[in-house]
Amino acid sequence: MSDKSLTPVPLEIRDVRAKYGKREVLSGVSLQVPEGEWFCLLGPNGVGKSTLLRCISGALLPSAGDLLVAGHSVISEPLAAKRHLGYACAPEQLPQLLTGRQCLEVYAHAKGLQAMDEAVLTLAQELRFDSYLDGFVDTYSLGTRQKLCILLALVGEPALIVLDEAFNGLDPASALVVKHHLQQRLSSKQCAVLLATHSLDIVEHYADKAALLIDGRIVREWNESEIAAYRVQGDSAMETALAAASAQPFRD
Ligand SMILES: Nc1ncnc2c1ncn2[C@@H]1O[C@H](COP(=O)(O)OP(=O)(O)OP(=O)(O)O)[C@@H](O)[C@H]1O
Repeated sequence: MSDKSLTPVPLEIRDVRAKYGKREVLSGVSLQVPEGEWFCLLGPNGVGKSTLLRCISGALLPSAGDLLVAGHSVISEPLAAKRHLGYACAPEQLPQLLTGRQCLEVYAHAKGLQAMDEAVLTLAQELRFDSYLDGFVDTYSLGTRQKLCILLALVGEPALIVLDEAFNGLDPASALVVKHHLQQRLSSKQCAVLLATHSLDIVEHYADKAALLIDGRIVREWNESEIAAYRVQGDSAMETALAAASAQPFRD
């Protein structure tokens, strides 16, 4: 029998600061994403959403603080942390000279799998990606690349799935397939989803929690019942609330 109290939280971010050169972009971000939660990170352009996601992936070393994926520090235990992380890179970061299948095999190998997960192959079929598996990435359309980024993020049943605007470029039917797939994983597997997005439609219909990043800090969080209330209210209620929260002066 598993003891839930011993299961580490998929993501814990502790007072993270990050800079590019001398310019500080993240000024002390803390948040937790527990198992089964779909968490949306919101914020105007250029506030540091992708920067925070890059810190989680280990691509950018924070200047202070720590990030734990399934209880493992991205900074001091990067290999263990990455084994539990599914990070969808940006489509332009995919290796152009590999096929989709080769990319999936590299990720499966990195996750220590003997064979590709059935769930990922099934999703590839549902997304009509299977006919592209043996084509080279540099021949893919934007949406097809985006599908591969999402599939790669799901290899190895990660405890934490991190998606940066991953629905951009997906046709509506494919986007729906991915949303339902993520919901299924969240309800049946031990994982959490962190999505950076500008799509309030996704927040209203799929998120359990959302947070607004401004000037390098989380300035507002919305829980499930607040999000549900916006959905029921309709009439762009969340859009209006987000615009109002974004307009506040937050810097000391
Ligand atoms: N490699 C880099 N070198 C220097 N500055 C960078 C770099 N990457 C991002 N920045 C800057 O850091 C800030 C935060 O960028 P980031 O991409 O994290 O924002 P974002 O919230 O994801 O924006 P968007 O919603 O437009 O995607 C921006 O001012 C950006 O210009």
